[in-house]
This record gives sequence, structure tokens and C-alpha cells, in this order.
Amino acid sequence: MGDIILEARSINKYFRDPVTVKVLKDINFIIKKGEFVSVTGKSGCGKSTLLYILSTMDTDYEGELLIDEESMIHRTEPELAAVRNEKIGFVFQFHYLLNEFTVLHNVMLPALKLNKYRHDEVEHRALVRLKMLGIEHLAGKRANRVSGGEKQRVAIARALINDPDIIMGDEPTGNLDKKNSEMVFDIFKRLAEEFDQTLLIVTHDQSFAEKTHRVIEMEDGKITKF
Ligand SMILES: Nc1ncnc2c1ncn2[C@@H]1O[C@H](COP(=O)(O)OP(=O)(O)OP(=O)(O)O)[C@@H](O)[C@H]1O
Repeated sequence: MGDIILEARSINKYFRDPVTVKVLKDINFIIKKGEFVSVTGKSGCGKSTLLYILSTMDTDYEGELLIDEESMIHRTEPELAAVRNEKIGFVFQFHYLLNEFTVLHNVMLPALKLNKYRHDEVEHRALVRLKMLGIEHLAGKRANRVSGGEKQRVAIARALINDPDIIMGDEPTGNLDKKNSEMVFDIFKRLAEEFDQTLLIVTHDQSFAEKTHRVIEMEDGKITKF
């Protein structure tokens, strides 16, 4: 074993608004280290709801979630926040960068929060990641002064700053044109193949999904293909 990064065990989720609706139905799967996995399915099938649970942000569900072989059950919110900051890198459809801060500072923030590295080490780590993504020259620019595709690369650098066990993406190419979508896909692929980075990406972009290593298909709250 030792190489299972994420495991969902019999996860069920209900929304009670105003009647009870079961939106996730017996979700079971494993993600191994280095896998590049996409989750696809029609609008409303439960992808975002599932990602919210897998990222530990929603704790109101039945079943069990394990990250790095540790159960997330019975954890306090500060404990879960620490797991998120240390073990999970997030890339969303909208980048959520702090516009008034520089690109470099935005990338540094999750590492400053972690309180594990000296300030100069954090800066070095951020610059290494910006360089890896080909945007080192943007380090000193304010985040609102860079293009949409560049912003998403900054968001990826930020997601990588704490060497996460897994990167989770919620429609990370949803707001980009074709060229930038392909660029983001190529970055993810390189992270998986060259750096053994584990990635779990929710997308309704079929051309993106079919190029990942494995596709998890959802239909009406259930996994139909693993
Ligand atoms: N807070 C909520 N209360 C009640 N029902 C909800 C709530 N959030 C989502 N739902 C319902 O749960 C189901 C799954 O929604 P979810 O957003 O997970 O789907 P999705 O596959 O991510 O869709 P999309 O691709 O459009 O983002 C949908 O039927 C949705 O209407």
C-alpha cells in the first residue's frame, strides 16, 4: 500500500431543502499517487458536491474520506483547515487571487500560513514554481495586471507551493479559451508525468477528460464508470 492518496468509502450526501434529496449515492473509489484523474458528468450530477466533500470543506455526509490513509472523520474544523493547507492544492474556475498583491506574494501566501519555512525560503519556493510554469517574469506584477491564462498559471503555482499530496481542480479551464485550456492541461500532464503529482480534476470538458489517465463518470449522484 502506501501509495493511496485519497479514498472515498460509501459516501452518501443529502440536501434537505425543503424535502430530502439524496445527491451522492454510495460513492467509492481510490486515487493512487501520481494518477491524473478527471471527474465528468452532466450538469447537476453531483460533481461539485463530491469535490466539496473530498476537499474536506463539507463535512455533512455519510461514509468515510481518507486522505494520505488517514480518516477525516471526527476532525475539528481547524484540523481540517490544516490538512487542506498542507496536503491539498486547489485550482478553481475563477482564480481567487488577491488583486492588490503581487503575483509572487499570492503564490507565497499558503506557505506563509503553513509557518514551516523561513520567509526567504518561501520566496525561493514561490520563484521556483513560477519559473517552472514559465511566468517568473510576472513575479513583481500586481495580480490584476496579468492575463486570464497567466492568472490560472499563478493559481497553479500557488496550489503547488506546499508540495500537496493532491491537486484538486473544479472546472479549472472553465473560464479559459481553447489555447489557454490546452496550456493548463499540458501543465497538469507535466506535473503528473514528470513530478508524480496526483491530480483530481472536475470538468465537463470532454476533450480535457479523455486525455487524463483515468475518467470517473458520474450520473445522477452515482459513479457509473470508475
Ligand atoms: N445547497 C443545495 N441545496 C439543495 N440542493 C442542492 C444544493 N447544492 C446542489 N444541489 C443539488 O444537488 C445536485 C448536484 O449539484 P452539483 O452542483 O454537485 O452538480 P454538478 O455536477 O457539479 O453540476 P455543474 O456541472 O452544473 O456544476 C443538483 O441537483 C443540485 O441542484
